[in-house]
Amino acid sequence: MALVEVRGLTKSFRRPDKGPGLGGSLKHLVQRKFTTVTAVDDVNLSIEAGEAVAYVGPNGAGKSTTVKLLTGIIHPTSGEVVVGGVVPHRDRNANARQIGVLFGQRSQLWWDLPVRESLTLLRDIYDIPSAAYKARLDRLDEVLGLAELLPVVTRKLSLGQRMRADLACALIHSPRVVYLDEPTIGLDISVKDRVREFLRSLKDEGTTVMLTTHDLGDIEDTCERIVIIDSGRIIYDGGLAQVKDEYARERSVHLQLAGAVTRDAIADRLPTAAVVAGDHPGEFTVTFDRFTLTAGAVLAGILPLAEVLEVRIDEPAIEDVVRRVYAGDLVLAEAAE
Ligand SMILES: Nc1ncnc2c1ncn2[C@@H]1O[C@H](COP(=O)(O)OP(=O)(O)OP(=O)(O)O)[C@@H](O)[C@H]1O
Repeated sequence: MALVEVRGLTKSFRRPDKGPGLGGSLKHLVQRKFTTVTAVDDVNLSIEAGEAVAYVGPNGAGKSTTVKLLTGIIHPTSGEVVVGGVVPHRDRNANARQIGVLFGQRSQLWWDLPVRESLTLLRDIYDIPSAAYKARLDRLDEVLGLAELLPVVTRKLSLGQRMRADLACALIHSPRVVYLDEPTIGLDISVKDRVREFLRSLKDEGTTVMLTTHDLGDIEDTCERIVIIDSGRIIYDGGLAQVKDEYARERSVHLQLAGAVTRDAIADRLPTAAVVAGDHPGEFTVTFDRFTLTAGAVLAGILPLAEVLEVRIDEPAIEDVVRRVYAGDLVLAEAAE
């Protein structure tokens, strides 16, 4: 059995069906009507120990509800969840010892206490032996720069510092599985990079990671697998590299050319590509669909016009694929069974 095993998982919520305004609320008091929302609909998912899985989908797709079911915070309407042999909603304590959770929009730090105190409380809650606790703090300091945050009261932390401290809280007990829901939300580029680097180190240490994010840059270097959920149903479950290889159509070639060549001259030779001039003379970016053109053909088209001094080809981005899936322009072939 996989470390995380989910079978036929369904969660429905009953939502009050109120009309608009105060009138609607009053009417609801007399004539109670409800709508059932199926947030998670017959989901099957197996995550092996050591895997890093991106769990993505548009707003309201059912991601957070899935994570809440996996952590045992809520009970399923039907179906099964087993994490490391534990049914999370039946034994939340046993489950809490083996999992780490971060909800990026909320904090598990005690607001009026220094970060160190929050961590000490967690040490006591999880009953972590002193030596193991110290070793873990040292490791978290190495990857998150934790030491400078320890004496600071939570409410005085910046958002980026708070996220680093929250990640430490989620991982202080060395959990086997971590669920990270939007770990880089609201962070500036430099802190985001630091958190992403940390996610890579988690993966390298063999921690099983389920990462939920709208910022697909988070998953590029961390996750080897992508699961896409839409309207509560899994619509794709497969390798990230494979998806990019098969479906990421857009490629960009950045060029530095010698001599006075114009954008229009290049565009004339490459009618199916988009050509954009850069800020400096001779700089151009050519973007094309790799199913109609190749980087070689782009260069061959340009060489008669000018000498090519520098070439850089952008890696295909998962954003390109997922954006088209969300927009309904693309159906991925290898849907989950
Ligand atoms: N406690 C609840 N009561 C009623 N409806 C709920 C509840 N929790 C979630 N839902 C509904 O279930 C659906 C899935 O919500 P969920 O929060 O899991 O989506 P999500 O993919 O995490 O979205 P986002 O990316 O916006 O965070 C939505 O339609 C939401 O309104």
